[in-house]
Amino acid sequence: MTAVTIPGLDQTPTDHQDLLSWVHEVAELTCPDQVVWADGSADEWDRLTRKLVDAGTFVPLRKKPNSFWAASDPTDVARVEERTFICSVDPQDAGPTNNWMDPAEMKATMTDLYRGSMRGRTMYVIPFCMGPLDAEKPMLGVEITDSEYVVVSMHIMTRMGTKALARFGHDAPYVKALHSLGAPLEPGQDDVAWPCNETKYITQFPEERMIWSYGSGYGGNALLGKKCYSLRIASVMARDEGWLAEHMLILKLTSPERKVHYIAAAFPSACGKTNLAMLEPTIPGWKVETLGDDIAWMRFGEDGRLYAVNPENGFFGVAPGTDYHTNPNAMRTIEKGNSLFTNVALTDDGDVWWEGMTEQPPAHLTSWKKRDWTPEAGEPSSHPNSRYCTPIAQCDIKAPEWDDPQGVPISAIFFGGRRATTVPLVTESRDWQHGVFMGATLSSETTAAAVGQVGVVRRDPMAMLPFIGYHAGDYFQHWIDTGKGADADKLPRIFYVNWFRRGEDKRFLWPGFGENSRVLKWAVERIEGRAAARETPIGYVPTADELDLAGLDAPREDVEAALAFDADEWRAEIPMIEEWFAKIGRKLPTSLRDELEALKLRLG
Ligand SMILES: Nc1nc2c(ncn2[C@@H]2O[C@H](COP(=O)(O)OP(=O)(O)OP(=O)(O)O)[C@@H](O)[C@H]2O)c(=O)[nH]1
Ligand SMILES: O=C([O-])CC(=O)C(=O)O
Ligand SMILES: [Mn+2]
Repeated sequence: MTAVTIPGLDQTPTDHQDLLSWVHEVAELTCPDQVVWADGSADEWDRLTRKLVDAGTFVPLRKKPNSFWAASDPTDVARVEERTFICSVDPQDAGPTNNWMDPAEMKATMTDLYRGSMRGRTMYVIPFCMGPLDAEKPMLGVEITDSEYVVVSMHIMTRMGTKALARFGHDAPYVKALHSLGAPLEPGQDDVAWPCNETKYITQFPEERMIWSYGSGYGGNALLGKKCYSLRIASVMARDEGWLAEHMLILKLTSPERKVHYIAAAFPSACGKTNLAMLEPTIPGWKVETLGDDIAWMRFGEDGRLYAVNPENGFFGVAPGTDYHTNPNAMRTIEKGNSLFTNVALTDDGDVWWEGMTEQPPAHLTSWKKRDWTPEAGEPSSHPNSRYCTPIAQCDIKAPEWDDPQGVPISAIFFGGRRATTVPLVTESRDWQHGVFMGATLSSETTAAAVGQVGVVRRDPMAMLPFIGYHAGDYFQHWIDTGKGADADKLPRIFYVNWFRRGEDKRFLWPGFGENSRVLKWAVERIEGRAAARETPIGYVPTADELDLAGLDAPREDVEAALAFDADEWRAEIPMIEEWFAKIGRKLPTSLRDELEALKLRLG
């Protein structure tokens, strides 16, 4: 069949001919030393983590079982939005918020880059499934990669290997996801601890349901089941098939009366999804359990309600700021081991540390830059976008139904951003369309999760700006249509939250974290018709009296300031929303233009 002989290429662990021929095609292009089909076994984990330790990529942690520390190349630390492309056939379909290139041109460019790019390395074929394996129609993918770090990360983040391959049959549809570090090794050439390439491309071909990634080893750029498949490609599938693929956590909230509500919440990267998903309520009798911390796929069930499934199998969480006060459940999850830590600091006794983990930093650390670090260093020991990667299965507060292919019926959707001003702690939308307007105009200060300036306010619609795989105007229309086709009583109620409002002295006005349970409580009591609110031009906002503040350790003035609706601040917001809507252009749904006009009228 082929002129080249590459060890391992003649394996046929599946009779899925399309997959076998794609594997051949990629191997012939990228010229790896060998081809290995990932099976997902513990033995494979041991073999690959040992290989990564030998290569200097991983340092085993003495203080956490089966866990490893990695430091990336200092230039490969976050998602690269400038290098991310939606290569739809028609440029109109990528819209004004995505980079676009002609698919044929992009394929030519990237094919040149892939030619021989795996030389001296192993090419791994990773069959995986996003969402439960026993789903009626499993959401399959195959990632081909030359990175062992990617394979072991995929062990945690996805259902993969033999058990996923078993669901391919001989012709199941799957997403082709090709990844290369772009760091071939010549014979005799020494490898580096974190191979990558200065040239990076994160490319989605939406019509073909295909992903090509090149040059980066960082999570969001390299673990292609995550943002590339479960958001960019899946959002296109969702548009075509009538469901929603969203950048949302999923949590289960149980009241003291044992009433259960499931809540999904979209906050931009590094704006609090993981923390809310694992929250420990400070109000007595309330309980939160976790189903997911980053992505939700939502489809209507036969009963007309919207059901959410988390496509992931692990948490890829922001490390700095995570401690036993802010997120004890994340701490307990990683404490059990079987976890990877990237770009945090390494302690002298073989554990990890990051800013915010303890009040006093250790006297000496190895920083993420692999340098000696002391508290006098004058720079953080960990990169602000350093991450832990850990299995959901070992989270003590995972909801028992987290792996149920049916998903869970969503009562409320929260949109939230990081805004120092203007946006109150919580606002309930008037109805679905108004809620979609809130989501479509969501704004947030940029964070370290993407390369670029931090702290700049930008519109981040539904927290999906970097992840909508098609035209943002069509995406808004899809959200509007989702509500139109449904029974209004059964739709989730939509709320807008902001944990990050600041006082004049720049302090956060709201203590956040576990105290956010007070906002969750108010929201579900609104849904049940049991809580009061005042109507403002932007929606329903509680007064301090209408929130349960019993036992809250925060000045009442601060809470009032966090809840304040300030008409002047909102009038100042209008031109920014208009500019944003102008950018969306003629595909902006008229219903959202109407919402804006109505808001302007209410603001006077
Ligand atoms: N002030 C305040 N900060 C918070 C709160 N919740 C989370 N944070 C901060 O938000 C940052 C990251 O939050 P995460 O929960 O990890 O972010 P995420 O939304 O899961 O992000 P991605 O994984 O990048 O999609 C950390 O700096 C946290 O300390 C809160 O309620 N109040
Ligand atoms: O994708 C990543 O690398 C991490 C993440 O959740 C985000 O940036 O939103
Ligand atoms: Mn995310």
